[in-house]
Amino acid sequence: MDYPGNLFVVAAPSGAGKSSLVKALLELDSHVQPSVSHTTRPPRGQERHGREYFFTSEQEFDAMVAGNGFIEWAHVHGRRYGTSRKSIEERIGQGADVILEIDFQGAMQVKEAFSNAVLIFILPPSWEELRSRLERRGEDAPDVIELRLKNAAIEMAQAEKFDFVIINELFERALFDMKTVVHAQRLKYAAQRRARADTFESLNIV
Ligand SMILES: Nc1ncnc2c1ncn2[C@@H]1O[C@H](COP(=O)(O)OP(=O)(O)OP(=O)(O)O)[C@@H](O)[C@H]1O
Ligand SMILES: Nc1nc2c(ncn2[C@@H]2O[C@H](COP(=O)(O)O)[C@@H](O)[C@H]2O)c(=O)[nH]1
Repeated sequence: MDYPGNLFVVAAPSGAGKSSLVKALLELDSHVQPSVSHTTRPPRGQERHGREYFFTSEQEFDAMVAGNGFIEWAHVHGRRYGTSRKSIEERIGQGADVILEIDFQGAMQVKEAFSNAVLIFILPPSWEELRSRLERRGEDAPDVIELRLKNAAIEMAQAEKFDFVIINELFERALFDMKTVVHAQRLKYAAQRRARADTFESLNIV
C-alpha cells in the first residue's frame, strides 16, 4: 500500500544516542511525529504511560500480537516491545511523517511491510564512549549495562542492512546528518509522486 506520509526508522545500540537525536529532530521539524511504542518493561525514573511508552502487561501484549495489532514487535534486552499498527497507518495515511525508535529486528520487519520506509542506524564513535554514555546516563543498573553492551555487538553487526549509517560522535554533526536524510527522502518522494501524476495525466488515466 502506498501512503502519502514517510516512515523513518532509527535503530542503534542502547546508549548510542538515538533518543537524544530523535528528540532534537522533533524540536526542529514539526512535520515529523514520534511513535510511542508498547513495552512489557516497567517504567524507569520519570517515564510516564503514554509519553515514553505504553507500559503493558504480558497479557495485554499477547492480545495485541494475536490481534495483528503491531506492525512489528521483538524481544529486546529480555522484554517485549512493539509498534501499534493503527497509530502508524492512520498517521502516514493522513500524510504525516512518522519516526520510530526501535531495535534492528523491528526495523527489518518494518522494511518488509513498508518498502518505502527509510532505515537509519546510529553508531557510537567507540566502545569506550558507548559504555561511558550508558554509565553517565545513570538510568540502568550495572548488570543491565553489561547486558546492553553485550547486545550492542549483535546489533552493530546489522548496521550494513540499513539505508543510512550515522556516527554520533559530535551531536550537532549527527543531527545535521539525520535532518539531511529526512529532507532528502521528502524531496525524493514528492518528486516520485509528481512524476507519477504527470505520467497518469499524459496517459489520460484518472
Ligand atoms: N554525541 C553525543 N556526545 C555525548 N553524549 C551523548 C551524545 N549523544 C547522546 N549522548 C548522551 O548519551 C546518553 C545516551 O543517549 P540516549 O539515551 O539518547 O541513547 P539511546 O540510544 O536512545 O539509548 P536507549 O536505547 O537505551 O534508549 C545520554 O546521556 C545522552 O545525553
Ligand atoms: N522492536 C522494537 N524495539 C523497540 C521498540 N521500542 C523501543 N525499542 C527498542 O528497545 C530498546 C530498549 O529501549 P529502552 O527504552 O528500554 O532503553 C532500544 O533499542 C529501543 O530502540 C519497539 O516498538 N519495537
